[in-house]
Amino acid sequence: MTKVYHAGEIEVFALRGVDLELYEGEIAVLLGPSGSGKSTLLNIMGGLDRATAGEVHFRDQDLTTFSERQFTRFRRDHVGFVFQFYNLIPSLTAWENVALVTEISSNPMKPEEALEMVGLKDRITHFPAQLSGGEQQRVAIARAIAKRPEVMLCDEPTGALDSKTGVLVLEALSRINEEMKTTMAIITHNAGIRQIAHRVFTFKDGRIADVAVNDQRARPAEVSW
Ligand SMILES: Nc1ncnc2c1ncn2[C@@H]1O[C@H](COP(=O)(O)OP(=O)(O)OP(=O)(O)O)[C@@H](O)[C@H]1O
Repeated sequence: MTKVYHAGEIEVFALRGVDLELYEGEIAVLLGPSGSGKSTLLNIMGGLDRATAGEVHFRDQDLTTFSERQFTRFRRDHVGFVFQFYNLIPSLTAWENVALVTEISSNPMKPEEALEMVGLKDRITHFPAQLSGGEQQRVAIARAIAKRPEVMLCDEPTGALDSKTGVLVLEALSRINEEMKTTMAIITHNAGIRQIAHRVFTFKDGRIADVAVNDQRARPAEVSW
């Protein structure tokens, strides 16, 4: 799959022929320098952007043929997104931020159940401003999992957090992967996080330069950066 952005006269080759398959239930960590194409790939896999050429499949569905409406449906039904910044609504409590999603999903968890999965059962009535950065990110993760997505796409989920707080976020993701069998792709600049992955993809100049399989995976608590 390739992706070319057009900025005026200039063509930017963000992805120059990437072939990648995520296995059901795995954690894939995506590493690589700034500008190597990681976010572009994640956005295309999640139905937020379109490839310029090539194919993108989710199970038996071909995303390349999707209309905007089908993209919206696909994202709503199958994909949970987590970004570096939490994008919570400040005037809503943790419970209400998660409930926004459960109200439009077909088979959602209860908001309190999703918040319990990420260790925030006793914070459900708090507003974002009353929560630490790591807690806010865990609310964002609860919001992403509440619709029971098969795939979670996380773009630098610990990027704004210190190592100790980031570990709590990784523990929440790891628990979701184990208990809900959610397939995960995690972009990170914290190379230590590679140890929790089943497979590690290293990007360079819009290509996958290396794929490594972890025979021995570390628990999030054993990771630091
Ligand atoms: N909307 C856009 N328009 C034009 N160029 C873009 C656009 N989005 C990304 N690019 C370019 O595509 C290339 C890949 O960007 P991408 O964000 O995928 O890299 P990345 O590996 O995720 O980087 P980072 O680690 O800094 O987030 C970069 O050269 C970037 O400048």
